[in-house]
Amino acid sequence: SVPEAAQTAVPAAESDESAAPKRQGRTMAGVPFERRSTVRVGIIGLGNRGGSMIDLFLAVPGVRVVALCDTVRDKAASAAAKVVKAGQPAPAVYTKDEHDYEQLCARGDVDFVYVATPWDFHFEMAKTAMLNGKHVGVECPVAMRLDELWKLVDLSERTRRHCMQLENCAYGKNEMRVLRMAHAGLFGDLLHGAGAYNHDLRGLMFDPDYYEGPWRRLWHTRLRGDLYPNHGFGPVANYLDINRGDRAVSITSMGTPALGLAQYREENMPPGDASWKETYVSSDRTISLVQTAKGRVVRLEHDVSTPHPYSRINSLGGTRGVFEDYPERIYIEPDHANDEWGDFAAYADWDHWLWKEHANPPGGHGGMDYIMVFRLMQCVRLGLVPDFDVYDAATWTAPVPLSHASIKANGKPQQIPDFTRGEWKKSRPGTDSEKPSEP
Ligand SMILES: NC(=O)c1ccc[n+]([C@@H]2O[C@H](COP(=O)([O-])OP(=O)(O)OC[C@H]3O[C@@H](n4cnc5c(N)ncnc54)[C@H](O)[C@@H]3O)[C@@H](O)[C@H]2O)c1
Repeated sequence: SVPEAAQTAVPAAESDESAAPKRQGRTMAGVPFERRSTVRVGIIGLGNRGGSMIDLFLAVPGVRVVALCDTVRDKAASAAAKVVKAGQPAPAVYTKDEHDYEQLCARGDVDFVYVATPWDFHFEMAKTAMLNGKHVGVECPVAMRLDELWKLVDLSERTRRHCMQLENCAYGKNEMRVLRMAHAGLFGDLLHGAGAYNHDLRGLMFDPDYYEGPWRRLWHTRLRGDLYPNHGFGPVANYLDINRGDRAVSITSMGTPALGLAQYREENMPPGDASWKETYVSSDRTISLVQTAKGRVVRLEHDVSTPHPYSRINSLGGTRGVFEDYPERIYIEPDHANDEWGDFAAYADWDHWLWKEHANPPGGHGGMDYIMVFRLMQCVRLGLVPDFDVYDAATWTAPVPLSHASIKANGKPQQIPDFTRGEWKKSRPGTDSEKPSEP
C-alpha cells in the first residue's frame, strides 16, 4: 500500500520568498560529516537499484554493509549473501513488513542509510532515518510533494543529519568535465542549460517481473508533470551554481497528451491484465522552463512513454559557446568557428580528479554510480562537507509537484521555494570538489 500522503493532491507553490516556513534548526550548508574510519551502511530496498548499488558499496574502501531491508525476503537474502561473499560479517536482515525499515533505522551501529525503494516510501524513510540520528541518501526523487520537501529541509536542520539526493548523473564523466570547464570560464558567462530524462521505459513498466509491483506505472495515473527531473536538473544546477550563488526561482511547464502507455497496453497486454483498470494522466512529454535569480533559463524534459533513444540532453550554453550531449559535441570560441561542432574528447584534460583517479570504474551507468558512492563514502570517512545537501535534494526534486501544478494551471509559472532561506547568495564548493589530501 502507498502512504496516504503520497495519494493526496499536490499543493500549489508558495508565492514568494517570505513564504518560507520559519527555520527550526541551523543551516546544513557547509556542515561536515563526523569523521570515522569505517562507514557502516544500512540499505533499504534491494530491487534493481539497491540490489546492484550494494556491489559498489562493498567495492569501496572503508565501508561495511551492516543491515539490509526489503519486504521481499529473497531479495534481502541474496544481497546478504553478497556481503558475506565480500568477506564482511553477515548483515542484519529486516523483511517482516513495510515498516521493518524502522528497525534498521533504529540500530545503533548504522552511520548512513541508503534508500532505494519505490518513490512512495522515500519521504517516510528519509524522515525516519534522520529522526534516528542517521545520515540518509535517497534515490531520486527524494519525495513527491512540496510540503514533504520542506519537512526534509527542516528535519535535516533540526537533527543535524544530512539528507541527500544521490544524484549519480552529477558524477557522469561528461557532466563533471563540463562542470569544471564551466567553472573555469570556458563557456563565458553562463546563460542556459537543459537536462532530461527521456528514456523509453514502456516495456519495463509493463513487465510483470522487472519492478517489484506496478508502482512506477501507477505514478502515471496520479501526476501530470515531470516525475523524474533530477537526472537532468542536478547536473545543470551544478553548472549554474544553483544554491551556491544562483537560485532556481520559478518553473513553467507544459505537457502533451498522455497516450503512449495506453497505446503500448493496447498492443502488448492481454485482456484481463490488471493494467486495463488504469487511466494514465502523466503527459508523455513534459517540457519545463526554470528561471534562475540571475535570469538564466534551464529547460527540463521528461518522457518515459514514447519511443526515443536514451537522452539526458545535458547541455550548457554561455557567452563563449555551448556543449550538447547525446551525442557529445562542443562549440566554444576561440577553438571553434564556422558553425562546425568540435570534438569534446579534445578537452579530456579538464576531467575531474575523481575521473582521473578512477579511469575505469566498476558498475553500471558508465561508472558514474561507483564514482558517486566512492566520493560520498570518502566524504563520510574523512569528515568532509558533502558535495550536495538537503537544499539541493529539495531543489532538484521541486519540479515534480510544481510541474504538475503548472500543467494543471495551463502553464502558469510556479514559484520554486528558496529552501536555503537566503543562503543561496553565498558561493561555496559543491560537486566540483578539490581532491582531499588523504585518499
Ligand atoms: N539513480 C539511478 O540511476 C536509478 C536507477 C534505477 C532506479 N532508481 C531509483 O531507485 C528506486 C528503486 O527503483 P528500482 O528500479 O530498484 O525498483 P524495484 O521495484 O526493482 O525495487 C524496489 C525495492 O524496494 C522494495 N520495497 C518496497 N517497499 C518496501 C518497504 N516498505 N520496505 C522495504 N523494501 C521495500 C521492493 O521489494 C523492491 O525490492 C527508485 O526510486 C528509482 O527511481 C535510480
